[in-house]
Amino acid sequence: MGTSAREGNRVGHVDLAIIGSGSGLSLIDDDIDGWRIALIDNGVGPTDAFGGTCLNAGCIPTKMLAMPARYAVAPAQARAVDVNLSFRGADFAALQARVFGRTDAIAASGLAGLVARPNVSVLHGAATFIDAHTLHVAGQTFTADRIVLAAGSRPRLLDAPGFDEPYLGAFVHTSESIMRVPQLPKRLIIIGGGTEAVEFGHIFSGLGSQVAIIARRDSLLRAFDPDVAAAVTAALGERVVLRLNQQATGLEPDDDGGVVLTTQDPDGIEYSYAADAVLVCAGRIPNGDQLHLERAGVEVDDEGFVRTDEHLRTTAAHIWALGDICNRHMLKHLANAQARVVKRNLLAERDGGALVASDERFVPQGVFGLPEVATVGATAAELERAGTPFVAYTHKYGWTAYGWAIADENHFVKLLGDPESGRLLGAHIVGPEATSLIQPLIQGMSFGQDASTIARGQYWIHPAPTEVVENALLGLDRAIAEHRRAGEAPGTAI
Ligand SMILES: Cc1cc2nc3c(=O)[nH]c(=O)nc-3n(C[C@H](O)[C@H](O)[C@H](O)COP(=O)(O)OP(=O)(O)OC[C@H]3O[C@@H](n4cnc5c(N)ncnc54)[C@H](O)[C@@H]3O)c2cc1C
Ligand SMILES: NC(=O)c1ccc[n+]([C@@H]2O[C@H](COP(=O)([O-])OP(=O)(O)OC[C@H]3O[C@@H](n4cnc5c(N)ncnc54)[C@H](O)[C@@H]3O)[C@@H](O)[C@H]2O)c1
Repeated sequence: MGTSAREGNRVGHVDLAIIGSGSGLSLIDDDIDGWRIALIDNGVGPTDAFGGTCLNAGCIPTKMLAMPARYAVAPAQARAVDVNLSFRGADFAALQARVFGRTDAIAASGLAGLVARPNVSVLHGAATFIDAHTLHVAGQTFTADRIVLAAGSRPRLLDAPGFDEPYLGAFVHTSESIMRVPQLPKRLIIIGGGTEAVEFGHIFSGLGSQVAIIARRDSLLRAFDPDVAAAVTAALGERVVLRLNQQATGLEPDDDGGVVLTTQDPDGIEYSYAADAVLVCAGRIPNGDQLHLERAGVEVDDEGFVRTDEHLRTTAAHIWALGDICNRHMLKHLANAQARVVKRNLLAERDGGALVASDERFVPQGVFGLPEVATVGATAAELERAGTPFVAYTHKYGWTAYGWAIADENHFVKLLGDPESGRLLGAHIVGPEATSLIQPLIQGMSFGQDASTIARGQYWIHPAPTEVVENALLGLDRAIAEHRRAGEAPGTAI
């Protein structure tokens, strides 16, 4: 992170201490410049970067790399519409320079902007609680009237032989280091089958690495709708070596300067894979366990997430939380929204206003691989488990004019609706522009509109990609009407 604003200065006492410079940073603006504030951060990744995960090692750099990787796959897509293209490779060093040239500059200007604020002290180091109002950071202790926990999460490492051997450390990566490797790995193994594995699988196979994904379950994206998971597993399986139902059992050096990963399947059969780099994408751990929260009376749940009420107040009345440290979604748009809630509630307490609640009814997620995925609300499996009646309808891109234009065969919009109200319970899209196409559905769910109202209460541009969403809504509406007429059993898929 470099130098901090008042490194060496004694902070003494502040009105507000914020632990974490990711989404926590957005709390600091002119509205609270009457407060003395301490912002504490211990940096992200090998460059010890200021500004949190999204900017330095998460959403932004991955998406800036995912986009170029799409061009690498363009020849196959172009062939489907009778155009011949070829991919001749990517300049990985130039790409890295462009991506991190931008994000590093934003991190630096964010820090400089903060330093320029006379009421703010920036402390570089890991904060821990001494007691409910006292924090220890980088050799000093100070007290705070109010504290915001915005310390995020960290990558989960693998507990298998070899992974913690220092002499193999240069081969083992997480999301915090892989995007800054000095050269594109010729052979990359990715361990895990979630969002990171899918996005990095797309990025590195697109840019020219030979990628093997080793997942311990029977598909990628297991937490997503099963049709979505199956579509992504099939599509990425054509671009990488995909090995499902295998658990990593060890890592060793090999004779040609690389490493060998050993795995085992459920029948105990062993496999081995050679690589130049191994990327662990095994989920993330909330950072509350590193703060001595028990000294402050802040409780965590059984998975280590800080407990909050709907106003994002923790079990200690003067301590608030936001972002990955307290929510299972671990998504930036939710962390940002939670920061807005905490900010308003801090001001409400100061000024005597009413507290606001965090609205987490419909938190969407995008996965920026190829194909793109977007999801909001419940999956069919979740509704079945909860015994919630629903009607499902799936509309393919290929049944619309845009789908004909791109000769699409495999992509779709799947909607789950409430047979009584006609409202959406879940929406799941796999295909081009999925993360944009889903927005009218998020909007309809958030504002309580039924499928028919979303479809027929507005125009849809013809022949734009959005027509697949319009047609999916109309199809769901018809399916619900048929379901009501027939008195069918809930859960009927059309
Ligand atoms: C590879 C990757 C891709 C992602 N892509 C997306 C995406 O496309 N869309 C999306 O919505 N989300 C995405 N995410 C998730 C998103 O990055 C996180 O949800 C978001 O950044 C969390 O913000 P936060 O403020 O809670 O934590 P962070 O941004 O991680 O900030 C926490 C800060 O606290 C600091 N800290 C931790 N412990 C301490 C301590 N004890 N003392 C002082 N400082 C401390 C950390 O160094 C860090 O700077 C991605 C994540 C990863 C890893
Ligand atoms: N586009 C996005 O929104 C985006 C992109 C990347 C990451 N993220 C966020 O970052 C977080 C981390 O991503 P992720 O993909 O690592 O987590 P994830 O929870 O999506 O997937 C974790 C994967 O690791 C596997 N796994 C867990 N422990 C393992 C072990 N011991 N051995 C082998 N495999 C193991 C799981 O089976 C699963 O496939 C996510 O919660 C996500 O919200 C979001």
